[in-house]
Amino acid sequence: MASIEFQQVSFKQILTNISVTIAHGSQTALVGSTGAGKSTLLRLLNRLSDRTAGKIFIDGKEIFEIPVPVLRRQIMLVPQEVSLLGMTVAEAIRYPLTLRGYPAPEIQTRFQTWSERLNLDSKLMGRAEVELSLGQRQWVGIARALITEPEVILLDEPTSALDRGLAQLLLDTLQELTRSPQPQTVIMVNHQLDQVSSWCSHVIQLHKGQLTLSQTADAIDWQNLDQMLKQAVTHQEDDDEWD
Ligand SMILES: Nc1ncnc2c1ncn2[C@@H]1O[C@H](COP(=O)(O)OP(=O)(O)OP(=O)(O)O)[C@@H](O)[C@H]1O
Repeated sequence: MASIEFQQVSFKQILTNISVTIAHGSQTALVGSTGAGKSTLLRLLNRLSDRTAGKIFIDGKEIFEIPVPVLRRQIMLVPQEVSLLGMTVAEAIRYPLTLRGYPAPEIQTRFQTWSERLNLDSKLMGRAEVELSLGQRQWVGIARALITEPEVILLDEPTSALDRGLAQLLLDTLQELTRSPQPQTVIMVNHQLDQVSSWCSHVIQLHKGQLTLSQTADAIDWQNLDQMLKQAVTHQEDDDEWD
């Protein structure tokens, strides 16, 4: 279980004065137009980038006080572009557990559990990265994160290359994780409001590096949010400074 709090966080010129709290076990959709700073916000949480001002707390503990390897076990990020680091699919999925020194039988048990849960095709297991479609690679990245059963899962546009069936399986699986006896906290960047509206419990919107919305899902006017996001794209196209 982990709650997250950003207190007046800035990063270079990219994020400005972000203050927001994310409850443990919540499903947060992070929305905003291209270049708004969504990926950067996720990267600050597992310290792929370090904030330049403010504080970030996980369960009340400032993240700079947590050793980076410990933090990255607690918080797993599935990036937009997944790399298998030269491994086969099976090796890549097992890798985070191997790295942490899990005993072989436990690795095998978790591997089987998650392969079944995510409907991973056994024919893919021996393949290298170049032999996978974009969506297959994305799915392997998701499996590699979920197998570690982290307290916080960050997903950066995880459904962008997935077909409808897999996208729904992912949303359902994430929902199960947040409703389990030890709920995991999920933050997902997703541009498809039709997917997130029925899934999330909380919505955060960024626009040009600023927090423009933080609300529970049941208080969201989805049509209005859709309009706001479309307008943000139009204004951005008109904005010379942004180019
Ligand atoms: N480490 C960095 N140093 C300088 N600029 C950066 C850095 N990381 C990202 N940027 C810039 O910050 C801005 C926000 O990028 P970010 O990837 O966070 O946006 P995003 O909302 O995730 O966009 P998208 O929806 O296109 O993925 C962009 O203009 C990007 O070029």
